[in-house]
Amino acid sequence: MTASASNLPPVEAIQRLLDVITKPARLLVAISGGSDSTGLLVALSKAISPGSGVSLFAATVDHALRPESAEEALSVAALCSRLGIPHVIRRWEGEKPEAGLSAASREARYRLLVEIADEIDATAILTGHTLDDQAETVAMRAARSGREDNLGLAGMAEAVLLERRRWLLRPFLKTRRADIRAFLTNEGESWIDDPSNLNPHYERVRVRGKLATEGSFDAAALTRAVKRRTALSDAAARLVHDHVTIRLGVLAHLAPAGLAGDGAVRRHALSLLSAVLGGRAHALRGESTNRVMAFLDSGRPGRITAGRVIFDLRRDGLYLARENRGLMPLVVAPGGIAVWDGRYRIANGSAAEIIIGPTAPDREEARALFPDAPPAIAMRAMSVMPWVEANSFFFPAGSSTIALSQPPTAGQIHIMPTLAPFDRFLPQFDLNLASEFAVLLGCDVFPPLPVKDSARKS
Ligand SMILES: Nc1ncnc2c1ncn2[C@@H]1O[C@H](COP(=O)(O)OP(=O)(O)OP(=O)(O)O)[C@@H](O)[C@H]1O
Repeated sequence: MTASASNLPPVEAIQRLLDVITKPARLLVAISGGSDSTGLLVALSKAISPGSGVSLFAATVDHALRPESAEEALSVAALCSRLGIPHVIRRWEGEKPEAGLSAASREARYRLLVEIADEIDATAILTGHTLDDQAETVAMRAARSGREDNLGLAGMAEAVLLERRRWLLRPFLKTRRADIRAFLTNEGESWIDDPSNLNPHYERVRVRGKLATEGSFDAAALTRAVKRRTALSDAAARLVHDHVTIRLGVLAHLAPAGLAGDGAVRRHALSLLSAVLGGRAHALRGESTNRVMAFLDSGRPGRITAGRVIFDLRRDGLYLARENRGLMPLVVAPGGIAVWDGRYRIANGSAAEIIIGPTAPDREEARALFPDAPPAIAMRAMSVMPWVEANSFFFPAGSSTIALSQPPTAGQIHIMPTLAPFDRFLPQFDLNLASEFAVLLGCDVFPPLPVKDSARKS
């Protein structure tokens, strides 16, 4: 990787963060003990003075995958205590899958970090991802992606909203690992070398080796990709704002004016809108989106199904709703929380077991619920709404909080729509678009990015 003007030395990167973060700030540093996160913590602790309005906390996740991991976490605890920074260790207790172990440990790590951030009410979680990590990510996505728009080339976002409530920031994303190590050496600090960072079993490790020997990383291309990605998503947000309505959380309508204009923007908006309506964590895949776009471009009324969503093109616009298949009932124990069909989070605050499943459609009711839609579409939409059964007491559930009017047991049942593609992980690039969906579905609004002047208007 060649050096570039966009490389930020560690001390400068931290100063930039401290200049823009909203204060007072409690920063939760996710520290593995590796060079990058150790550099992050040490640089922050040096830069923060009493009275600056910024306080530091640190957390280490013990993935319990290697025998020495508990001891390593303790050595991080010792560093934090020397620096006077409160530190917690959380152990990943869950089952460890054989396949997809890296992804599962990342999921578990983020879940535990969000838990800790909730406990201390952190302004943001900080990680030590570097420009080297970014280059690897871009290289892996470039090799893998078959999508012609290749949005992955924008790499990791500098800010990501986790579980819809805690911002994670990556202040070292423009900083080289070698510079962080030089900084630590200069400070007389050491770090832990994780042996799995050398294990060629991992794709990232192989890509790292390749970049080190032959690669030069094009920082300008990355900047362009980030701009393109953000502009596309913001244009999609405007399209949704101006031309999409969603009724009762299940029936979306795209007005004819929204079917004209830039195809790439429409494609991006529809691939994510269908993931939201279909309760799927990922945007509609490339081939499926191609099929939908070809169908729409033909302009002929009709319908097709893709990603569990029916796209129904009529003269008055495009209707989209979850297809009426594979909607399995789900039992939620008293006090339990569960997600039904990837679309609704149900908190059963009652003392009785409840069952959530699809609504049996009724022509008259469907017409009343969706008065502006053609009758067949109204019936289809009604049949994918959630229906709750508690001790043989039935009631239809809309997309809001529902209190049992004659409950068989005391308590409440809360049904909240989810935003499947953004619920766990919302990169800053898609914030405006996700916010439009949140408004249309009646979800809670997202917390603002804890950075001054960050409001990016669509
Ligand atoms: N076990 C962990 N506990 C807390 N945070 C972690 C842990 N593992 C990774 N992180 C955070 O995620 C970032 C990226 O993870 P990655 O696996 O690339 O890092 P690493 O190689 O373990 O260590 P480092 O990035 O500190 O050199 C880290 O910089 C750190 O902020």
